[in-house]
Amino acid sequence: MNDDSSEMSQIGLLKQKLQATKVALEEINDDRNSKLIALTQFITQMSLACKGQNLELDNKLAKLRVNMGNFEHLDEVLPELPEIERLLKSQYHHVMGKLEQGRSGLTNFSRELLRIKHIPEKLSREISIFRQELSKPFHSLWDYIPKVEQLISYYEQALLQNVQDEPLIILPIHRQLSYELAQLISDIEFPKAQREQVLRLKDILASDSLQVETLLEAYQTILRLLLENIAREKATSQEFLQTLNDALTSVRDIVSESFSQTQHSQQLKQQLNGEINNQVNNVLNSLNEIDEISQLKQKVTEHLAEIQNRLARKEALEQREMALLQKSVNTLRKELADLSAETLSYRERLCEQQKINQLDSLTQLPNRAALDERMDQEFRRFQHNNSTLWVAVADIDHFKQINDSFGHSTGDKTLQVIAMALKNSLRDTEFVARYGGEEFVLLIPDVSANDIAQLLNRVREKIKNIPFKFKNQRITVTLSIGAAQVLNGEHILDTFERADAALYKAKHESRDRVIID
Ligand SMILES: Nc1nc2c(ncn2[C@@H]2O[C@H](COP(=O)(O)OP(=O)(O)OP(=O)(O)O)[C@@H](O)[C@H]2O)c(=O)[nH]1
Repeated sequence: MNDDSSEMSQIGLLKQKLQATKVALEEINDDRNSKLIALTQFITQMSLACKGQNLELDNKLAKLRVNMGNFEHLDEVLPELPEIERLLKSQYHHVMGKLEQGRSGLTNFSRELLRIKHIPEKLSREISIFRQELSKPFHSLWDYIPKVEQLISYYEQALLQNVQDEPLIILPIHRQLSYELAQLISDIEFPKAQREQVLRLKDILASDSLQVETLLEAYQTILRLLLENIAREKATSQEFLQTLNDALTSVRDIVSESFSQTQHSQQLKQQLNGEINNQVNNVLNSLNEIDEISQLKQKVTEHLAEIQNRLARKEALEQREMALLQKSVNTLRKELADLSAETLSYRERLCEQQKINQLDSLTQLPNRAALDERMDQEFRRFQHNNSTLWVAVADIDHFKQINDSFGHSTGDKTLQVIAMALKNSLRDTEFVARYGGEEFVLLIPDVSANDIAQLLNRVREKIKNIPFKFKNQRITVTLSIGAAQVLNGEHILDTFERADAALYKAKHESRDRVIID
């Protein structure tokens, strides 16, 4: 009786241990799931961060993200990782390939330079040495930029030599080039730090005393500024791609390592489970085969000791597995946090850049690209709501006279003041963009045909009343405005044409007036 109850309690103990093992296994599964969730978040962040760099890479990461969502198919995800790593590397190699093309371009250009007539011997020797240096490959953009600058300086020296040989006089073509360069740099959005320099250049290009040398210098400066900007952008992208590549490699290593460890402990556990089952069968066999109670007790005790031993090994194995899982989850979390921070700062830069690209650098009003986008939006809203929408084109009258009489930078300041006044005279739902030169486009929704003339005349009067004072002279600056309402069935670009034609009429009917088509 006593033996029976001890046997029962041992079997009870055994059941408890088996139950504890089951719970431990479930905990491991939970931990594994939390690791996979962290990994999925990581891949999501990374896929968003990489977006736009390379379409194939975008698709691969999106696919990877979907597959990661299904925990049961982790082993299907692993073969994708080397391909993604390959794409990141190939993007890097693409940049390096471009550098190589740049190097061969410089080599060709320097050869052309040597063919220029009357090139001084000293300069020709320097260019030859420079060409020898060009035979070494570039490792980064920072190898490339100084070479471009150096070559521009050789070019300048060669040209100046020719100018000294045969003095160049400023021809109409030079004036035309200078006008076109000024227009071109008005359309390019330069970073804040470069704007002062660009404005000075515009003054020089508009000046009556323009020289061929100054025109060349202006080209050289603009080229240098653009190269600096390109180099800065490329360096940032390269750095970011490298960080992503490193992070991905380390994630791949962690996942592979933890996957092979999990497989290994799975095998060990299966082996231990088999041994425990054998021992339980042994206990059952002993119960069936041995009648003598003391012999039976001894056998069962031996089998139970074996079972205990296997359970202890299994528990130690599970603890080690859990510790390893915890460690890789922590490492993944850290990688994720680092990459999130990196992605955030990169995204902020992109947003900043996007904002800059939509603003006119002189007036800080939305530019033509922003106008196109807003026209689209307003037109869709108009079609959807069946509301009213007006397009107005405003142009400063006799603006050329301001430039001619008081200088280009006074003209620029006038444009800035008028832009600000236009913006301030509109409601939040209304929109004004600098269309180009001294021309602005307004989009005005939800105003009736009765009210539009009054609204636009108020804007016109507001500009007229700005107390401009140039060289102690009180100047009145006026606007001519043409406007048209978007008609049902009409495209907004056709409305724009009608508004522009109305402006043309306003200009020819004495200016300083509003004409509604
Ligand atoms: N200062 C400055 N001038 C500019 C800018 N963009 C265009 N302009 C000048 O604006 C002037 C426009 O002249 P026109 O097209 O003849 O027009 P207008 O003198 O305003 O005469 P109407 O429009 O007929 O009243 C030109 O002299 C351009 O050089 C700019 O960004 N800054």
